Amino acid sequence: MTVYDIDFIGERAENVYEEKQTINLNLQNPQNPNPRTPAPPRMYSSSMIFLQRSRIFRYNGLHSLTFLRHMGGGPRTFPGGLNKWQWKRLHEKQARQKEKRLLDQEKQLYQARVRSEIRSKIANPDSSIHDQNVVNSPNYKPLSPKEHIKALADRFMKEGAEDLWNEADGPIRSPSPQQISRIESNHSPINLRRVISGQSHTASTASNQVSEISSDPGHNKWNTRRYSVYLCSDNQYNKLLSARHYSVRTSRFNYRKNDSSSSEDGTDDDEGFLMTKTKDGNLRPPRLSLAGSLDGEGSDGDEDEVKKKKMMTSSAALGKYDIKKTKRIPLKFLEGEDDLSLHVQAIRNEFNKRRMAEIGGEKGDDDSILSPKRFDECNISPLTTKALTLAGYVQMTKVQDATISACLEGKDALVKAKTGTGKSAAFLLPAIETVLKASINNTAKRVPPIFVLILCPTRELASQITAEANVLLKYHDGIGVQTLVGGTRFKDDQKRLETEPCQIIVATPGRLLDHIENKSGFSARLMGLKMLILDEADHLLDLGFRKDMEKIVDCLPRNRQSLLFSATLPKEVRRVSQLSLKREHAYINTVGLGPETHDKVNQSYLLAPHEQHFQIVHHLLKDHIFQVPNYKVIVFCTTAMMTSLMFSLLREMKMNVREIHSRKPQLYRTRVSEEFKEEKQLILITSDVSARGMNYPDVSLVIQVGVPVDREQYINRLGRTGREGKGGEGILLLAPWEEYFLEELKDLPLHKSSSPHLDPDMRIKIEKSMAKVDPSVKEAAYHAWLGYYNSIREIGRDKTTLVELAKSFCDSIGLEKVPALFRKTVLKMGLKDIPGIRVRK
Ligand SMILES: Nc1ncnc2c1ncn2[C@@H]1O[C@H](COP(=O)(O)OP(=O)(O)OP(=O)(O)O)[C@@H](O)[C@H]1O
Repeated sequence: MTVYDIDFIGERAENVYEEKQTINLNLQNPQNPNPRTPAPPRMYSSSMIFLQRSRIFRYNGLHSLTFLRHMGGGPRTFPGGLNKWQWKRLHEKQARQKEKRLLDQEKQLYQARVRSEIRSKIANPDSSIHDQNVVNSPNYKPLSPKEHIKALADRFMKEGAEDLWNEADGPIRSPSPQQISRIESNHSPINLRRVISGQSHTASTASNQVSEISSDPGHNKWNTRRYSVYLCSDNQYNKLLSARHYSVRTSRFNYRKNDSSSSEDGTDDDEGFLMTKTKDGNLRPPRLSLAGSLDGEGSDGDEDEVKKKKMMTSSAALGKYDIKKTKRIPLKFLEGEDDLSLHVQAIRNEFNKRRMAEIGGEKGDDDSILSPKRFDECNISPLTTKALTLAGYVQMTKVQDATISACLEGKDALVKAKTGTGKSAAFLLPAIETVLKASINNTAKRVPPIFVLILCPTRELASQITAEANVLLKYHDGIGVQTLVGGTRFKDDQKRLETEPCQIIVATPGRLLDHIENKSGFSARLMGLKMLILDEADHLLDLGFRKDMEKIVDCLPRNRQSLLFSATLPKEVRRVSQLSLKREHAYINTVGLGPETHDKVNQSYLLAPHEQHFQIVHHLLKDHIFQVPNYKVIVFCTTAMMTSLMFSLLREMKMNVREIHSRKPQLYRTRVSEEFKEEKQLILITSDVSARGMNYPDVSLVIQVGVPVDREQYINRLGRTGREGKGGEGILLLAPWEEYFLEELKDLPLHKSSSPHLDPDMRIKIEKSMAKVDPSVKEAAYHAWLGYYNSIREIGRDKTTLVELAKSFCDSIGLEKVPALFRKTVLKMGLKDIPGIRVRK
């Protein structure tokens, strides 16, 4: 009989062992461990129980496995018939690949920062014009070396930024008594935090350079490090820069006075900046490490010591957050000039952003979504902060600032914030912290628990939240987020749940219930739940989802934290929020008493007969495309089939349109959604599946055709434009008999637009195009139209008028005969015996 040993190794070894593979093993059955009566051969999946001698291991997808095969005590062979040395080389190769991967990740950091700057420039064209003027002005100077160094040091010295240190940092240790006396005899201390915080130091303080990093008791660990910094002039610095004299090392940071601190041209230390001294006594500017660290003395130091340090794992660990325990990697690629300039550019960006925010703050710019607080100032894992920086997030948005600390305290919260203000990150960050905390206490659980459950109303939104979570989890190995939504194979979900890490689930209610009711052990995993999040909470607690939500909440442990987020929270929803919130929850409202829409979004409405709507939409689109070359427009229609009809017509009119609605296959929806995220000069025709949460960047116009289901839907649809504090435009197109709806929007800054002049030739073209649309699409649109307006209280009550209006809609789309309805449908809709209704025979 073949006996298999199972050996857990620290690093993941996916290349060696394919996790999803099912292995046919003639093993002893764990339930029947008697070797005399061997169990019949069985299929063992990777999630099943394996036996190693007398010990049972359970593979839960978080660890990697190596199967070491013993052949009757003979020589040990490794998977794939490898010998020990081949096996070792394989691992070395993997380590190299991993190192390369990490370097690539760091490269992406720079790219992301550049992108973020471009985005911020697009968002603030005025500022980019201003920047351009500044750059072209004769007084323009690039970021001064002093500012530059301050920025780097600022970043590097933040508590918890140890992950940014270079491998050559070595272990933290106290300075020797000799070092201390040398520093103290020569120099009086300088408050480096003051230097970093940008307070100008005068010649006298500068000449009294330098000493300890921090006497702040909150930064004890820094006290053990000493930093050397020399002051010299801009000229000196530039010379050295142009000579490319820098070398990267961050070992000791003994900030010291430069004996020849006066510069060549006689300028004093006021214009000086921080310099380091090489072993041979030459000055050189501090070398930049990838993550903003500074080089100091010791880079040319004792080679043996350096070697010794390299042998050690750096003690600059991340404490409880250091899940990866990866070795630091020499950051060689930074030596390229491009990388350095990118790095400088990224720091400049950061400064500009801060300056912009400060200016915004001074002006009392209420529409700015950013708060002055930065992510590294709040209590989140440094690895997450690193990922946020990579994604271009430095400052928090107002809603993030207002909610993260309350959420981190473990309180239940109901949060209301305007559309596009960063609510997703506001709940994802506490979610990740919850997982990190829970993972520490749950290492030995037999069933891998799900710690965080995020519910949202649509599939696209679930995918978007998952994507954002993955961005934030970039540096958290072993933490996984999975999506459970309809339109995908249930079995595939189950497989993923078994084989891949999933401490966070993002789901739509229907599919989640399927899993709960399937009795496949999913409910058991939910028993470890620590946090429940409802995104678009008002919609989820609405009647459409209420029953599912009640069932789901019943299956969750009571001892959990619940967070509800939405841009709109009508009173009724606040009442039913008790369904999932504790009584003593926090209510955080960042909208205030003003309108829930953004001031920068220009809102208007248009009243026109229904039969003109298609032509008006076409006219509005043409007009907008002419005015905004980089247009991106969303047209919301009342139902899926109306969306399909509008799409078919505009496509016939040769417009660059895409469609998303519930009747489309999920793969198609996902593809179109991704395309619309990436591209410009596109028009998305959609139903309400795109109304909430979808973050399509830079949408310039939202058109809503027909009356929305309620005020909240109007606000959420409009919220697809004007995101991240940008401008946008919204037009609501109503028929005169839909005008009653404006009453619900009376507190919003909506103004009336006059009906556009419609070209008669264009009308003929539209009629011709409409004639080419598949009649089945038109018939379905008629059914949907009738169903939708029948369900609206204000219109559906007077059935005779409703059927008359439906008839005129029928005419406007070129249907000769009113399509027939099933008898059952007619009865259900209360349309029996209403003149104008045709019943199918
Ligand atoms: N701190 C931040 N700094 C910069 N950009 C941010 C920050 N937080 C979020 N964003 C960006 O803001 C945009 C909107 O974020 P998000 O989709 O989370 O908004 P939302 O409030 O959930 O919107 P909705 O109400 O429509 O669901 C996204 O592009 C996101 O990347």
